Amino acid sequence: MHRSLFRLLHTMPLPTPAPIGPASQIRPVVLSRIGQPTKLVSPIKDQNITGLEKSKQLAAWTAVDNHVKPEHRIIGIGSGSTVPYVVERIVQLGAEANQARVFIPTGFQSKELIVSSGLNLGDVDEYPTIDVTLDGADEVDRELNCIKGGGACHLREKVLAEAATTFILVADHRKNVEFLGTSWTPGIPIEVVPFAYAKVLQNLHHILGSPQATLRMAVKKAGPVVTDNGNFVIDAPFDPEVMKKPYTIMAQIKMLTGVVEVGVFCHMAQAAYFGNEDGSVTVKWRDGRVEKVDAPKP
Ligand SMILES: O=C(CO)[C@H](O)[C@H](O)COP(=O)(O)O
Repeated sequence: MHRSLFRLLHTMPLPTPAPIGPASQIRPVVLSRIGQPTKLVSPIKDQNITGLEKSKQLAAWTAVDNHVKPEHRIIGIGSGSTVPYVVERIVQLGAEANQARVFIPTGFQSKELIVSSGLNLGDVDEYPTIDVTLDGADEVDRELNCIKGGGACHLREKVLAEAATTFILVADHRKNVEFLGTSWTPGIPIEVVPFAYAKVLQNLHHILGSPQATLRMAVKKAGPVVTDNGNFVIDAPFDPEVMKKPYTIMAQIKMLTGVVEVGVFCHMAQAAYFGNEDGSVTVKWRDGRVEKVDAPKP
């Protein structure tokens, strides 16, 4: 190195390091906000939505109206394109109703949603018991088993579903099916540890009978989709007869070494809400009841 440059570098004052304080100072954003009313902002800007977006909104609003109770303090927020309507309805409850609540995200997208709406952010490692989690789904069958992971968030989504006293699904009418694999054709999303993906694929092809299983590739990035947890995702389609026993195939996939989580959720949801084209909402309950209810009031 040139001698004058060397001298210059060594005589420059060093920047003062940021003070490292106790935990309460390290996470001020979350802790200082709780209990103080802040200005809430709706994540939905367009007030004139139609078609599928309207169906998603109907489902989300009805689910919030029925399942987010005044006494609920810890609320799980799922991922996908339906969940912003969940947050929209929660924001409509007002700053006072939400000031003492903490919202737990299932990934990067929902974390951004919570923070940008002005809601209090927490994490499931701080709050392993959640009052209610509301999440989207790629398909829901007649027993409320569902496929999730279209957005590659199903590991965290399953943790939040399991942590929740009440787990509620929200979706548009396309997701309401008799058996899984009917309209969702890419297959079961499987999160895998990157170095094990080729072995898991081989086992899916040759042992579990999914010859079309493939590594999910990114759209605006060269190479595979990388999850919020740094893992890869495989999509594995199975024959309709196999999909009629979702718990069995879920357990078999989970047993493959290298698999982190499987996007089949069995017997976890209490209810699933589907927005219909006619403006009504179909509700499927865990006990097998199916009802059609009117659209929620604006
Ligand atoms: O499981 C998910 C992400 O991993 C989503 O909840 C699922 O893909 C549904 O998304 P959308 O509401 O956009 O249909």
